[in-house]
Amino acid sequence: MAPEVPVNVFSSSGKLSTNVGYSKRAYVTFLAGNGDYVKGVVGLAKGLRKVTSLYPLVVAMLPDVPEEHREILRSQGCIVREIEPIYPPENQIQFAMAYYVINYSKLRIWNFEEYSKMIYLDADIQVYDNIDHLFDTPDGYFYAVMDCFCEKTWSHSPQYSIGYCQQCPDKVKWPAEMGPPPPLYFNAGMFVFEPSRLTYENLLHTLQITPPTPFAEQDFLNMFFQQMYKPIPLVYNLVLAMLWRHPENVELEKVKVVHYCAAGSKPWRYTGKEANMDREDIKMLVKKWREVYEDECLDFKAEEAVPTERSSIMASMPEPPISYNPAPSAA
Ligand SMILES: O=c1ccn([C@@H]2O[C@H](COP(=O)(O)OP(=O)(O)O)[C@@H](O)[C@H]2O)c(=O)[nH]1
Ligand SMILES: OC[C@H]1O[C@H](O[C@@H]2[C@@H](O)[C@H](O)[C@@H](O)[C@H](O)[C@@H]2O)[C@H](O)[C@@H](O)[C@H]1O
Repeated sequence: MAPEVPVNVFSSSGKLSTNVGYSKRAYVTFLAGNGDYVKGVVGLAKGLRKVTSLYPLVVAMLPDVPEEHREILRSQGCIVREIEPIYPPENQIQFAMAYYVINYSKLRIWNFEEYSKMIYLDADIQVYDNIDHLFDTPDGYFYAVMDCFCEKTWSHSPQYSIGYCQQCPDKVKWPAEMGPPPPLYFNAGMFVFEPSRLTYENLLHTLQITPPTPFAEQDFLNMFFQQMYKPIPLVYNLVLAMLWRHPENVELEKVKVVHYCAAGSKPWRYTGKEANMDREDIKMLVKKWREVYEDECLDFKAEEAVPTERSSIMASMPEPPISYNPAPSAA
């Protein structure tokens, strides 16, 4: 099993620790463009409702989200908050994969200081069990699930080149001659954080003096919160690739949150023909998504969706120097 630091949200008495004093809490996601990521946000809203979460879902959205989509989300009880895009240093943007540059805008959520604690979830995530208890994690840390380095999207990294992955650090050990192993690295599709104006300003200032890197805001957040990062169990953000890269670390029946982030895996466009994707456990996870999504006969019908269009709001950005397949391959 991967090294897991259990989240101790229970007091010594074994009772769920209660958060003393008032604290405004909410889930938050990020939406850009007029493609069908909005269907993912609808699925997220319905999923949180289905697991009877106590907290609302805030949608931080770029100006290019059409009013029709905003109305759909309001009708799903979402709190719609328009944000401005964040452009990393113009002269260095080429070092980030163009596919991910849009995600720097996620950093605006640190400015939602009317909330004391928030749980960020990508729109391609689905919640199948109540995870409200994560709001009771001790303040002062950044909680997220460890990522995996084995997908082709990591081919730019030394980890990938030597076959090292933090999910199985003993399988291919980090060679001493390469110095200390990389610090634990989280997937930025789901995390527990505390909005704060000071942190927000620090993030934006640091971003302006930090050269962009392939995984854009995910790399940046890992660098920024390295000292505060606390890994939480994989059940809180099952990145699909874990099913074929580290099945020994996955206890599917215990998974609470699924992250459909592999090429073609977005359930609202899942065709079942993806290489490596046509597995019974993937089919079951997509069926679970559709049960949540369509149980209230929404106007959207998953099978009518067209492949997700990415927001073009950063279209002016130059392509990265490395030839990069914009749809991360699961191969
Ligand atoms: O055109 C876009 C691109 C990204 N996103 C949002 O940014 C998140 C992260 O992007 P993506 O899903 O591509 O990253 P992945 O999780 O697949 O690596 C998505 O889940 C959406 O919430 C969006 O709304 N529109
Ligand atoms: O902008 C960088 C993105 O980085 C992460 O996605 C990646 C990461 O999980 C890799 O490990 C996978 O190989 C890859 O497929 C996947 O897209 C976050 O989920 C997403 O929200 C966003 O921050």
